[in-house]
Amino acid sequence: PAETNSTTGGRSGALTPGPSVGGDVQKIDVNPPKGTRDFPPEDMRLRNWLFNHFKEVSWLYGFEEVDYPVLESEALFTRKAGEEIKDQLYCFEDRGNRRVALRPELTPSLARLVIQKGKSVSLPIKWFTVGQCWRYERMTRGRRREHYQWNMDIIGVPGVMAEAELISSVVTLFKRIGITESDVGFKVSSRKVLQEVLNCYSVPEYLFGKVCVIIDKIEKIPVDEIKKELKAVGLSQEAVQKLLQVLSVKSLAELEERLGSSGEALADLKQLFSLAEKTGFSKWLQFDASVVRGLAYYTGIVFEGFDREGKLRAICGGGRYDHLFSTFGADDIAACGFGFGDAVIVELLKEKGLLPELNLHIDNIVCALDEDLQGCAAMVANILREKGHSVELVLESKPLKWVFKRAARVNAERLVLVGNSEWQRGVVGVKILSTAEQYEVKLEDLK
Ligand SMILES: Nc1ccc(Br)nc1
Repeated sequence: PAETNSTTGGRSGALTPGPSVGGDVQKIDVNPPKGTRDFPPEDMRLRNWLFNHFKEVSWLYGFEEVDYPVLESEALFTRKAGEEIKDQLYCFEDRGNRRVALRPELTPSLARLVIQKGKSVSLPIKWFTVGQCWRYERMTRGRRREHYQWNMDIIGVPGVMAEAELISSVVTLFKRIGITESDVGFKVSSRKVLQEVLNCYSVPEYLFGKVCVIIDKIEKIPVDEIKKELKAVGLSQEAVQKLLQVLSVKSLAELEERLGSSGEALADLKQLFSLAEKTGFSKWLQFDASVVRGLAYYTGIVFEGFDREGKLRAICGGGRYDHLFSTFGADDIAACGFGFGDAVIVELLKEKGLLPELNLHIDNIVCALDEDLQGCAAMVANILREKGHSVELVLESKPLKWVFKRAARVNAERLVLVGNSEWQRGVVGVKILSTAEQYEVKLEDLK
């Protein structure tokens, strides 16, 4: 079925608008464009709950929030490495004949802004964003064309302390929303493993990204197809065999046997697992040589969050990308980061029964009992609002039955009634809706 809204499920039926005026108005489709979602209030509450956790964790780790245009120059994303993200670019020519694209990811925008800022920003740069990302996929697969991604990136730190900090921040997020290490884990590897194998076979540097993108498909397409694509980019039969063998390595000890003890890949991974041990999140990590991730620009540690029941797609993913900046014509700078989408995590929370109960709540509903007291009711609402109390002000003359129904609908705590005789005595009526307790309060004592 077509991908449905991630939280309420199902595409809303198109309401049939009333008779069109003048007879020539075309009835609009009230659904959002294919592959996109509306966020009606109940979905927006869940989204805000999740995004607030993203942002609070980012602040806990000392990251600063940044943002970029959803629309970017297409040139940011036209890497020639056979990536799916490139094949599905939501790109077009604008009215100024410029090639532009709805961003499919946030990292190139980050690199653009870091380059733009140049020496005016001190290192390390620690930025985070929660932003909508797009892809244009033929609806044959009926998948979504947009999602929101939380990104955290550390620029200017070459050591794996940076990757440890990033993984630690995602662990913190998981803990905050009730996910434990028995629910999810992180598969961790390093692209330097592949680099070291390719170096043994003198595979030129420029092929590295392409090879990684092909290998990332190892669980998605038949291995013979992988072999065919690797040979097509110029790898020898032996190099292909060796690459596929090293991907099935099951431990760092075995990795050391295969690659020797002096390589950077092993050193980085050992250090990362040691830091995880010291920091207290090693139970969340497992070495998995088959993890390469599908973005061409990763160069070192790569990781992905996965659900241990194996029902869902990757929850998040990231890694080191030390050579992205030079692909934009700037000096390279050490960099690592991750992306964390807003959809799979909600599916996981549903699976685990961890979706939070997020009801609308209003402190007060204020109602005038007579038409000519509307202004007084608005004054009462203002007094309460200035003291920081939320108020649903009844804006039209309504029967009390309607007011009580509305109070229940907005989950109001208190009903404040403005009546003639009470107003003459300088008081208003207050009713606590959960207990039916009621009393009068002087205007000046309202709180
Ligand atoms: N890159 C990307 C963009 C949008 C969606 Br939905 N998935 C992946």
